[in-house]
Amino acid sequence: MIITAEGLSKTFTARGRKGAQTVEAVKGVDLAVRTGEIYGVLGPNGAGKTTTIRMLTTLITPTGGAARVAGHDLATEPRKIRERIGYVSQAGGVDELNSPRSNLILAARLNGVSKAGTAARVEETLAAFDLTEFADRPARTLSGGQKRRVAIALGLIHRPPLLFLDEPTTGLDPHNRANLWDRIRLLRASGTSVLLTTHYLDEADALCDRLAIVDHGVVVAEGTPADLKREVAADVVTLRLPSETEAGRARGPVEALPYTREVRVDDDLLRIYLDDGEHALPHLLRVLEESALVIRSIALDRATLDDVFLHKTGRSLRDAA
Ligand SMILES: Nc1ncnc2c1ncn2[C@@H]1O[C@H](COP(=O)(O)OP(=O)(O)OP(=O)(O)O)[C@@H](O)[C@H]1O
Repeated sequence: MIITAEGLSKTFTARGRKGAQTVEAVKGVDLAVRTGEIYGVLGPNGAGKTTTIRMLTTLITPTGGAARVAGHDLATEPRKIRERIGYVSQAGGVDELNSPRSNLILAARLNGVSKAGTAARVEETLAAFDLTEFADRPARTLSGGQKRRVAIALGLIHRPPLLFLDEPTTGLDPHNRANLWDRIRLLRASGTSVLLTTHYLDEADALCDRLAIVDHGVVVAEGTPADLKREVAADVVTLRLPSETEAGRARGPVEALPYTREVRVDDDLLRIYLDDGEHALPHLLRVLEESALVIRSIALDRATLDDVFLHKTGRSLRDAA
C-alpha cells in the first residue's frame, strides 16, 4: 500500500463576527491505496476531498486518526513524506509571470534535484508534457490545458513515486480532459501511484482503478467502479408517469417483481434498479398496463456511479454538486 489512513479527521474552527464556529470537514476517513494504481476520491463540493488531500500531503495537521504515506508516518515523518510525493493543488501553483522552463527549474531545485541534473530533467519533463514549444513564454499566455500540464509537470519534476492531484481536469474542455487522462494513465504505466479528487462521475469511472465516494466528510462507498455499480444493479429503467401520484401507485406492483432490486420515486419518475433490463422490460410494461398505469416515456440505461451515490446518500451527485 502506498497510502493507508485510519480514522483521519479534521475539524476547523472559524472565528467570525458571530463567534467561533466549528466545521467537521472530514469525519474519520479510512483509505487504502495500492502501489501503482490510480485512486479516486469522488464527491460533491464541500465533501472534504481537498481537506483529505491537504492532510495526506502534510499541509495541514489532522485533528484525529493516523496515516502512512509513501512508506512514512504522517504524524512523525512529514519531511520524509514531502520528499516522496508530488502535489498539484486546484490552483496549480504555476508562476504566471515566468515561463514553464523557469517554473520547472525552480521546482527542481526546491525539490532537491541536483544543480548538474536540473537542465536535463527540465528538458525531459517539458518534452514529456508537450511543453517544449511554449517553454519560454510567460505562463500567463498559455491556454488552460497547457497551463494545467505545466502544473502537473511541476508536481512530477523530482520523480515522486506518489502524485496527488486535486481536481486535475476541472475547467478543461473535453479534448484537454481526455489528453490529461491519457497522461495520468501513462504515469501509472511508468509506476507512479496517483491519488486524485474529482466531482466528475465519468472521470472517476473511466480513469480510476478504485475509488472512495465521499459525502459530508465520510466515505460512503469504496471499490472498483465496476464493483460499486454492480452492487447497486446492472441496469436502471426510468419510467415517466403522468404525475408523482401515479409514479407512487406504480411502485407497489414493480417492487413485487422478483428481479427488481430497488425502486425510487422522484417526482413523476420511477427509477427501477434491476439486473437484466432488456429482458425484464416487456414484462415490466405488461405489469404496469395490467394496473392501468400510463407510461409517458421509458429509458433503459446501465447503472452509473451517480446511481451508487444516490443509493448510498439518497441524493444524486449531480444535484449535490
Ligand atoms: N480553513 C477552513 N476553515 C473552515 N472551514 C473549512 C476550511 N477549509 C475547508 N472548510 C470546510 O470544510 C468542508 C470541506 O471542504 P473541502 O474543501 O475539503 O471540500 P471539497 O470536497 O474539496 O470541495 P470542493 O470540491 O468544493 O473543493 C467545507 O464545508 C468547507 O467549507
